Amino acid sequence: MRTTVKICGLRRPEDVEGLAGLDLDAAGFILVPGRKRTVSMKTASDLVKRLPRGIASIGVMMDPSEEEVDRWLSAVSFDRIQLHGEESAVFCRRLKERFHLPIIKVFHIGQKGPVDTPEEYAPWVDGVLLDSSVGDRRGGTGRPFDWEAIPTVRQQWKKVGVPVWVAGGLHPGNVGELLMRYAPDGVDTSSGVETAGKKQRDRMAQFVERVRQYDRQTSLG
Ligand SMILES: O=C(O)c1ccccc1NCC(=O)[C@H](O)[C@H](O)COP(=O)(O)O
Repeated sequence: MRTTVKICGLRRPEDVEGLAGLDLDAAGFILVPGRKRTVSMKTASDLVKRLPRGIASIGVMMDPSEEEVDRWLSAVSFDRIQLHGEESAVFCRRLKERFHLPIIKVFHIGQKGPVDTPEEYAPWVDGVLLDSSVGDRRGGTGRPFDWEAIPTVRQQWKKVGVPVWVAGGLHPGNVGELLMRYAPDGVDTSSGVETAGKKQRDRMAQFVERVRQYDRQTSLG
């Protein structure tokens, strides 16, 4: 089985150039105002145009209004949107019906426990991303959550046919263990492939390669 791999928080032309030749599925751009990896509309538009062919662009937003989503999608050709806040199933439905794009909905583990109503989200979301939160801070924390929570949450979403990706403090040194223990449908990293706040080509390549190595082992086994 092929694991979906996403690298998030790209913000410089050299970050995107560093993806050339990597067997990567998706690249995320932070549209949340005031965060250290936030990109402007112009930068997002330029970077998305430079993405190597075959890598899906994901616009990451947190509790946006429908109008904000409309402004972003009118300016930048994102392939998918990631909702990183408290967006309701009703809101996901409104976005889906209006914009017809795949939606990745993030849930923060440890904050409230499993979502009570995955079946309400299921028709409107194309994937769920489990991430950590540190105090009030969400997204790009560089910290793993308690992985023991994964099987229960994954089972919940599996029942309604929604793939589950895992994020939060992943890096080339721990992603193999995550995959071997919990086999999520996808993995996502940001801080773990940076040094001094900048994406590093070698760390991004190691991350992707570690995942593909796991994929090869499991498809042989
Ligand atoms: O990366 C950010 O700075 C960020 C800020 C605000 C909302 C979301 C953000 N990141 C979204 C992601 O999908 C990250 O890859 C995910 O949170 C994991 O980050 P990390 O723990 O740094 O690997």
